[in-house]
Amino acid sequence: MKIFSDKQIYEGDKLTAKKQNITSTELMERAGIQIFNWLHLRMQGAQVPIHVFCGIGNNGGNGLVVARHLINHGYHVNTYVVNFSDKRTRDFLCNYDLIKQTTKKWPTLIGPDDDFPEIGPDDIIIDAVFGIGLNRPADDWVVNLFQHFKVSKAFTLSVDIPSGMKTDAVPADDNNVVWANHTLSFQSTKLAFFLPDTAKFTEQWEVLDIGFDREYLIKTQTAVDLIGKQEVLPIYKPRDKFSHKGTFGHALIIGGSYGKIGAAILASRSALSIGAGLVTAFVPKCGYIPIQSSFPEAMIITDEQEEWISNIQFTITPTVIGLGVGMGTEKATAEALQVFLTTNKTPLVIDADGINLLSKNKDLLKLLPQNTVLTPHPKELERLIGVWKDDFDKLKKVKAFSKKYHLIVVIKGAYTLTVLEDKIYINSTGNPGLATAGTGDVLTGVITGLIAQGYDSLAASVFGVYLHGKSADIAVQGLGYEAMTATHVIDTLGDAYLNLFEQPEPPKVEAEEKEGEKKEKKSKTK
Ligand SMILES: NC(=O)C1=CN([C@@H]2O[C@H](COP(=O)(O)OP(=O)(O)OC[C@H]3O[C@@H](n4cnc5c(N)ncnc54)[C@H](OP(=O)(O)O)[C@@H]3O)[C@@H](O)[C@H]2O)[C@@H](O)CC1
Ligand SMILES: [K+]
Repeated sequence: MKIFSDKQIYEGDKLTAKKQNITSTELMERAGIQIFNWLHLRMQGAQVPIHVFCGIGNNGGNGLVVARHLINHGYHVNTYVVNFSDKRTRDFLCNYDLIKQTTKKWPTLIGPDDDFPEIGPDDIIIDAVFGIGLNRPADDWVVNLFQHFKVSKAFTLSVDIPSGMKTDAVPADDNNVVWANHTLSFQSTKLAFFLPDTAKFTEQWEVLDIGFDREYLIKTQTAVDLIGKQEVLPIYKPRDKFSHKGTFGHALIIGGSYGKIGAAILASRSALSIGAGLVTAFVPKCGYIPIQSSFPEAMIITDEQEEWISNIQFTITPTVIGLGVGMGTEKATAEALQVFLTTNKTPLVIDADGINLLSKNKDLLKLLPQNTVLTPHPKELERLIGVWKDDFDKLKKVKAFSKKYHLIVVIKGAYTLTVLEDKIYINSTGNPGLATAGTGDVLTGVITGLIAQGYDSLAASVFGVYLHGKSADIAVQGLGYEAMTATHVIDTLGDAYLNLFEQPEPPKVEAEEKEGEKKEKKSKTK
């Protein structure tokens, strides 16, 4: 799913009205009806007090449309206009008149000196105070109103975006924003819903399709994409009947040290399970027996040192190298990495201590082949790019870093983000069960194994992160978050692939009808 910027939403809004030959007021009606339908479907006429708080812009206009339809359907509605400015928009004013025509009185105006209305904990708040037009901090009294919402404990439904929240910045104070239970976002979700600093402002979100011009939606390139099944399906490369193991490349995993050979095993097993034709592990001598005995499919090259890697030399010709898992940061290993990078031309995926060694000697970054994939967790990222002020600053720094060195950065987190220059891909799979030892090694193996079989580094990163998360989502179903381990995530990688082609289950009624038809046919043929 494309995530449009505010500017693109305004552009799409204008273009849609023009191409569909409708007024912006009609588009506002369409958007408002979508929200009304969402509520009506769930509330079925229940007489719960609904407090609709509208600003004076188009977000407020959306709120007025919802309020009018709720009133027309017999709901118990209180409509307020939060009068923070005189600059009411045209479409707001249109709907302001329409609601007056419906109720025969104007909505209640709330200004800086007015008392706020009483809101019960079982009431519903519709928050249409500010939308994406917020361009400065809200006045103190408006912030106090937001606090009033929060203290009431009423279910809060935000229109488009929680009021006070920006799509591209972290608020100076958490209290400046409405804390929503649910947000109904128009046409596209928002990057801020996926970043730890700002995701907390809405417990859940949903996108409402307000019928933007299809051509605009298809043709417009966005700086951020949300990656789900629809986005990865076109990436998948079906296998040719006459293919053989050589077709799917040779992945070399370089890593492991005394006490951390498991990391190399996890990455190597993942590379093979995701479909690499051949996998070789390059490990210190102490890794030979554990790998041979636990993972017979792998080939092994050992370093001359017993406990750490000291000299990265091999005679094989790998398609791709995954480097760094469990590797340690011994001086000899750092030197070996430097020597290796000066001559290496093979595509790389670098994780863990591989990243830590690069952070200690940033000159090495220039030696990395173009589109090398780095997969840092937050602490490793900080060592690499320095501290950041907030999540948006982090993204700015990662983009600059990616551009400077021509690298792909996979920022691991609740929503893993893959960054290549100015483009961000947000992954939608995965769960808190992944916060366990070794899952990062599995991801390294997965991305390496995908590059081995011919996926380019960007496709392998985006697809790999998706499959890794999906595999965890499948594994966790039988285990729960606590018991799931990295090995379980490897074991269900095949199911993650199969899931790509699973049809959604038909609605139950339809399935039962079909079953009934089958039985009827059978009895007729008897
Ligand atoms: N066709 C449709 O129906 C569609 C409707 N959409 C809906 O429109 C919404 C955007 O509407 P919007 O541009 O009118 O801005 P909105 O957020 O309502 O703010 C109103 C105005 O307030 C002002 N202002 C800003 N900050 C302020 C502050 N701190 N304190 C005081 N004033 C402040 C600022 O004006 P200024 O004073 O700067 O001139 C701003 O313009 C969007 O979120 C969605 O709900 C779209 O999704 C597309 C389809
Ligand atoms: K809002």
